[in-house]
Amino acid sequence: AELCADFYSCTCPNLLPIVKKGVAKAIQKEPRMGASLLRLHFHDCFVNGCDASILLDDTSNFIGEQTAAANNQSARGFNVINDIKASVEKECPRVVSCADILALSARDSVVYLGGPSWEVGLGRRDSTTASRSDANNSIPGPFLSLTALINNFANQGLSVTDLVALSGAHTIGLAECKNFRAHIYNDSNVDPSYRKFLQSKCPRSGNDKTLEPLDHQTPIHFDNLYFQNLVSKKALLHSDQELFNGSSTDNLVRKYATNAAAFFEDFAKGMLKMSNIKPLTGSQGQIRINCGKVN
Ligand code: HEM
Ligand SMILES: [Ca+2]
Ligand SMILES: [Ca+2]
Repeated sequence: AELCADFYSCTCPNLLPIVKKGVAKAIQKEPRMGASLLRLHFHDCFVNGCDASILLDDTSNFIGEQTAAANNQSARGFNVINDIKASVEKECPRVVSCADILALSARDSVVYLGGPSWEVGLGRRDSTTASRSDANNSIPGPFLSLTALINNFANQGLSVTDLVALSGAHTIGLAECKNFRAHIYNDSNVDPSYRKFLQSKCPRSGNDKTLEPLDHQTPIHFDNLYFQNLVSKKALLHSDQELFNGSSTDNLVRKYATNAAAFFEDFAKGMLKMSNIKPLTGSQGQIRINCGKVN
């Protein structure tokens, strides 16, 4: 079945303003939260589709996705989604899925931080399971080559254009030293002064959890400066600089670096595709009452 933008127009007419308000409040409290919510949706959709699987907390007899390599002590924003869900439950009990709330929150975060908007199709339902091994296998890591990144996105039905445009999400948010250390010590394609600065923050050993902005220019503004960074060899992650390293994707990076409107258009299209990956619909799955656990 297809998702539909007015899916809740009768059953929860105030859904969109409730989510928008909850997202705005969370970002006002902590500007990084917009980035964290966007990434949470990505890490949900890449693991068995956008079914809120990532939101299921571990219990004594269940291990979910939150402790998978890419998520462990890194994925964040769970409390924000749980709080928004609680507000939604108050007004429209048991009708709105956590997967839909997460998709809307990602969109509202991007808009709040100055990025493009898109219409989010609704009607996703929530999984009753989660898979740590699927998360470990499906979420791309920062040490991948361009070819591996292209293949990873192709496995989700996403194109090379989607890969480059969606990587522009790294115009906001932060990454830990352990995720960019190899890039700043081993790769040759790093601007010398940027390398020197990063090495002062992230030594060869230790400080694994020290955070640096993915976009060193405007880390809390959704713009196209991430692509300008790639052109000037100032990407934080190896995987980011792979998109501009003398290969087929260089021209698209250059285009986005000079044409913010083109980036916004392709980012919105890519998000729409990503948020439509394998949704549960109809009577599949359930509408979780609490996003952290199955009913
Ligand atoms: C192309 C492959 C991608 C790789 C290899 C990758 C890898 C990473 C890594 C390693 C981090 C830092 C995590 C940490 O140190 O805690 C990160 C952060 C982030 N990623 Fe990606 N990512 C990719 C694509 C995407 C996509 C498609 C999106 C969303 C559409 C996205 C959104 C974000 C955001 C917003 C952050 C910052 C989160 C925060 O500050 O809480 N990434 N990514
Ligand atoms: Ca999922
Ligand atoms: Ca930025």
